[in-house]
Amino acid sequence: MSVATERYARSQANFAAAQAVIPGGVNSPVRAFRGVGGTPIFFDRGQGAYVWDVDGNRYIDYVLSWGPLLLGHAHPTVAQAIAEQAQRGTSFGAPTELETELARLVIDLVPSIEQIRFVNSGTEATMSALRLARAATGRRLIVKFTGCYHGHADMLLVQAGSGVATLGLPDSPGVPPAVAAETITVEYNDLDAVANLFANRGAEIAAVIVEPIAANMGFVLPKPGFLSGLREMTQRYGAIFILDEVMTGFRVAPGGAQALWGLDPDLTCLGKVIGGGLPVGAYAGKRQYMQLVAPAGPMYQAGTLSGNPLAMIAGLTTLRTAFANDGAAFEQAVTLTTNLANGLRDLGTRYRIPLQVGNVGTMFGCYFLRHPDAQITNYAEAKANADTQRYARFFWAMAERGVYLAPSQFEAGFVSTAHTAADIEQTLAAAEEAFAQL
Ligand SMILES: N[C@H](C=O)CCC(=O)O
Repeated sequence: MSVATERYARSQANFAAAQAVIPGGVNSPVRAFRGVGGTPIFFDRGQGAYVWDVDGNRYIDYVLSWGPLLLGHAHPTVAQAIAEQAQRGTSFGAPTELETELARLVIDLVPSIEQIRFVNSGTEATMSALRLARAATGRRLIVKFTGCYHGHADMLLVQAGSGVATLGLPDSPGVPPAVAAETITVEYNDLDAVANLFANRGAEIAAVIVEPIAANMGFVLPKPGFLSGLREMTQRYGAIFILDEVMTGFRVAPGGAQALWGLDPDLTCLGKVIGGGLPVGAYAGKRQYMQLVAPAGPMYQAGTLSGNPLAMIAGLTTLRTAFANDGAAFEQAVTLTTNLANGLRDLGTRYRIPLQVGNVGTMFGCYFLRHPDAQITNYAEAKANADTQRYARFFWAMAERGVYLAPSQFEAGFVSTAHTAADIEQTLAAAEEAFAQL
């Protein structure tokens, strides 16, 4: 990959220094830029829709810290709320009113949620939701979908997407085979395979966990009837249906994918946007299950910093701001996302570059395909049909033109309420130049 090294000189020096003291120089593998064959860009600051790297280059940001920054970087109201709370204390290890306020707001927004427990990350959320599903059913098996990523807990690091897909890893050493054996994987969108599984082992299955949009293998939409079919089947066999809305929550609609598509999961996992840019996660759902969580019930789960006031105020302020005035700011971001996706589709057609562009709400994804007639509806097809080398060239061509996209084709993109029509125009102009080069 030919990357203009002078432009990233300071990033590269930073990376060399980081590698000496941090494994691979990064604190999460997707930050290593392995999916685009270069070395990471180190960032210095962000404001609104823009980020600046340590070399002083400015970018329109479509990563937004992998989704949380629905209002963009350093939104003044969020920044002020965090600063004021920091003055009052950053953590008490005891309840605060803010937790109840955020819980109420989430319950108002997301249709299936009756109670919620805050944790510190999406990984904690999915891990706890699965423990709860096993506690509620007395069963052990978990069904997940190949290429979906639900964080890095042992039982979920099986055929996972995101960084695992980007690095091309099969699974992870360190996950005990006995633990992995209790997670059964099925291709995304393959309802027949799930039906077979339930027919054979239905009495052993504690839960089905799924991303409503498979946004950790790029951007794969559920086929019509796939998610409602999972709901129906889990109900029939007495298993728990867990919707992992860490990515889609408050991004595809104020009430998440479940509100958009009329789904009624037993449990929902949340993260990213509800922390407004600070570390947070949550698992939530029907009262009958949530009442099993200690101390209301016997299923133990805890956390020193869970529900900490900084994350709570950042999340509250973010959600209140995004959905004020009947969600006008959110709707504007949805319109811009649609315009961006349509613009990319048009360019693909004009320059005869086979693309599969998807968008829902403020999320989008863009696969470069190996063949004009290829399509991607699951992980096997993503691995076979996504032209990762061409995406890498596109990524760096866009970065040189001041547009920061996900440094892997197996990740989704995000738009914030801070993006403007001019940003989208500038992005499409950069994409046109990049396409002409490709
Ligand atoms: N796709 C991942 C999370 O949703 C990317 C973030 C990470 O692993 O650091």
